[in-house]
Amino acid sequence: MPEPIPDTAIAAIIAAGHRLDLRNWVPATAGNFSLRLPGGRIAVTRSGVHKGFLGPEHAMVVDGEGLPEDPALRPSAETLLHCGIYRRFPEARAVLHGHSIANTVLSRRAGKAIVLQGYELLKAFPGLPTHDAAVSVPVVPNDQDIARMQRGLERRWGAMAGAGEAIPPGYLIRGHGIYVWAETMDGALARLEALEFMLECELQDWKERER
Ligand SMILES: CSC[C@@H](O)[C@@H](O)C(=O)COP(=O)(O)O
Ligand SMILES: [Zn+2]
Repeated sequence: MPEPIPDTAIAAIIAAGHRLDLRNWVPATAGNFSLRLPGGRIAVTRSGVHKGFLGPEHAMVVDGEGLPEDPALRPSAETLLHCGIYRRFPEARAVLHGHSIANTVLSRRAGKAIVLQGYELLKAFPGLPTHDAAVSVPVVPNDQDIARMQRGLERRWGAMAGAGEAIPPGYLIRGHGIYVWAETMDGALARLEALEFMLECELQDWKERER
């Protein structure tokens, strides 16, 4: 009999859903969330549920390859992206994915990255004690083949690391949404809010320039 998901993990996933829904960052059934559990297990949201109305029954456990402990349950369609983050970044223990208007619009018009520069909120990122910095958030192509998208991300992270570039704890999928991770769910929520705030600023600046 597999171990149940700890109540604290379930509560954190449900609370994340409420918070993102309040901001309109998980419209329809968009978004998915996960937490790394001890023993290589991952608690992830089930596929196709509205993230603003999550209950304890909407979280389930997969292994590091995305295989469900209970084969009768269908994990998020994007589970392999969560697994890829946990595999590559050992410090990551919480992953959030949302679809905001700002991240969708900006990712459609951006090149290979969106550079955020000079914002006080950059300090929400690890190792940045000042606004006087730039963070280059990768933008990757959308793909309904999630395993292929994950392989592309791995190539991109490998190239960034090879070039001595810092890999920020987040990326955008073009025309789709954002992924963010941190050591805790609260940390991931703070990072997501900081990123979304800066993207909203970028969107407003762009609209001003287009006028
Ligand atoms: C409402 S369509 C959005 C989905 O295709 C997907 O991008 C998404 O974010 C949610 O998928 P899910 O399988 O519920 O985790
Ligand atoms: Zn999505």
